[in-house]
Amino acid sequence: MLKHPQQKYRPFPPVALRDRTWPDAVIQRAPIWLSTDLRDGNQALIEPMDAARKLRFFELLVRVGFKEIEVGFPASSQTEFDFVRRLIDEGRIPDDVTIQVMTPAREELVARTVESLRGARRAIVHVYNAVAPVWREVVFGLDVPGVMALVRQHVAQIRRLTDAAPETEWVLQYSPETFSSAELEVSLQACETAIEAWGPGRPIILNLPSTVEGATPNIFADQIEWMCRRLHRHPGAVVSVHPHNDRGTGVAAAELALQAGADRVEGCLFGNGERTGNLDLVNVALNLYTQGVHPGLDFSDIDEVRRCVEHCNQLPVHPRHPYAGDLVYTSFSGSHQDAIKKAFAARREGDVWAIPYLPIDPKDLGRSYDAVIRVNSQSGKGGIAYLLETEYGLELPRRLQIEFSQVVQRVMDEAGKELTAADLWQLFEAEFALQAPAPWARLSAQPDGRTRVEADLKLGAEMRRVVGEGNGPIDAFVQALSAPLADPVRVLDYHEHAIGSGADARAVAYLEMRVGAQTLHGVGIDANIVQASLKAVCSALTRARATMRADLETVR
Ligand SMILES: CC(=O)SCCNC(=O)CCNC(=O)[C@H](O)C(C)(C)COP(=O)(O)OP(=O)(O)OC[C@H]1O[C@@H](n2cnc3c(N)ncnc32)[C@H](O)[C@@H]1OP(=O)(O)O
Ligand SMILES: CC(C)C(=O)C(=O)O
Repeated sequence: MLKHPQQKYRPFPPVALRDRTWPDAVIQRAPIWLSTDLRDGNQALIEPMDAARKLRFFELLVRVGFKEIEVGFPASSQTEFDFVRRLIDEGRIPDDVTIQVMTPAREELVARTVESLRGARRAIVHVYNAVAPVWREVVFGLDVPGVMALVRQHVAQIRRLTDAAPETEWVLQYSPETFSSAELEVSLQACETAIEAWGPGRPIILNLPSTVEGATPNIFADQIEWMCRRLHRHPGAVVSVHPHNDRGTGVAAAELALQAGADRVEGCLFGNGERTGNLDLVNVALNLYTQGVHPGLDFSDIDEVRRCVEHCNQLPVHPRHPYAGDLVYTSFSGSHQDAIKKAFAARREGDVWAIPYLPIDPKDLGRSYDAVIRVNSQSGKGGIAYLLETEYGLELPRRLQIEFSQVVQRVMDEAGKELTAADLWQLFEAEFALQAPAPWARLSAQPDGRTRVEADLKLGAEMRRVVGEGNGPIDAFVQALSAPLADPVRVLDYHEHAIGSGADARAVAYLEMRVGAQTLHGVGIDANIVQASLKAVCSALTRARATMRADLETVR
């Protein structure tokens, strides 16, 4: 890289628009959308789509709700021409959908393009020519009057050809290609030349592309507001934008352009297109949706849309792609997981969406909450507890969450990889000896209302029958075990709840216990709540064994 990049690169000049209004504008309705996946997207593919892929993509766009679809560049190849014909001849274009096709301003190509549309109910003929200085001078070798003559000549040609086919409702789209790097006066003159040649008052779309995005989105917004003030004076004129994404701000540029008065947005699904792509229409649409404005496009099954687009484009959508990527609704980091878990717990039916770190409810896009939290070495107790609760119905008390997360962390440090909900369950089951059989214990109610317990303890090689009395089964059981163990055993806290329902319901008991100098939890799961509690006592003692003075082997 250069030490002094200013010797090679020039900053984009700002627009003199001191009374700009777009910064205070709020987008309150969806724009007209045009998908150019089958044209601008297609022309950027390593292998352009064949007819089958194009048709599949077209049908997807119709299902999603696009009313304007650029279906190709019919003069470029027979395949493209035939595709347009097929849509028309086979009656595949719904009545409320208008197809658009593109042509350069060249006589034979314009003629072929209009020919491709014969018999269409309604069609947009899109003609373009570059207007910025480098293109004028280097690519076309034309001065400004020469550029205007090109526009006038080819728009007039389109008018003649389309007037001869009155069975179709015709709309002209004119794009001053390279608009964003051209002088605004030249772009305006080109647009007004097109309006004049097409016939004032006839339906026309003036499409303003940032063919190569070269400035910050606020500059694009200024350019669009400047143009809208002038173009909206022409009856029937629709102002459209076509942002590319060279600086990575195509979406922002489109949004500010809408604030600046644009009526229509062109782009591709998931941002396919030349170089860094076209504007991502899904992104802009769903940004609107999260502000409470329905975009008029339906992404209720975003994964199906993504699969279809990946298949047709033969390009993957990045796992972090806004709204659609595999990982965009997933949190790995502990503090994010904690906040999400708490917010889900606090959420009530009908609340507005206010879940931290999730700008949209994944369910609105057909995604589940399954992937919202995934556990790796960056995770904490909240994430672990969330997975055990959502997948296995365990509502771990807070201090148990802390204790178990340390167990998980140790395993994670060794393995260094993600643990699934099933992995966590296995670890939980092993740590709390959940598979161990229920202890043998004979319980009897005493005349004074207390409970008496007899149980068998195996201390080293020796079996011992122990007896205890207490306020209830847990208390009695703990009393029975305490004396031979030499370490004082106390119950500090107790929680229980049901998992499952009906005949399959089971009880889970969580006991926090003090065993000698150690405080730790035991967990028991059983169809019977008393058995679950006794199992939880045994679970805690089993875990405490290593630090106990007596050589406890089992409680049976
Ligand atoms: C911003 C955009 O996305 S524009 C992208 C347009 N899409 C495509 O180019 C894909 C389809 N294109 C094609 O199939 C071909 O390029 C064609 C059929 C359009 C033209 O093919 P060719 O005649 O072989 O020309 P080529 O591809 O080299 O294009 C360059 C010529 O077109 C001219 N040209 C470029 N844009 C335009 C335009 N908008 N209007 C008129 N002429 C144009 C160039 O000045 C150059 O002319 P020259 O040969 O006299 O110097
Ligand atoms: C011709 C226009 C609309 C275009 O594709 C572009 O400039 O990027």
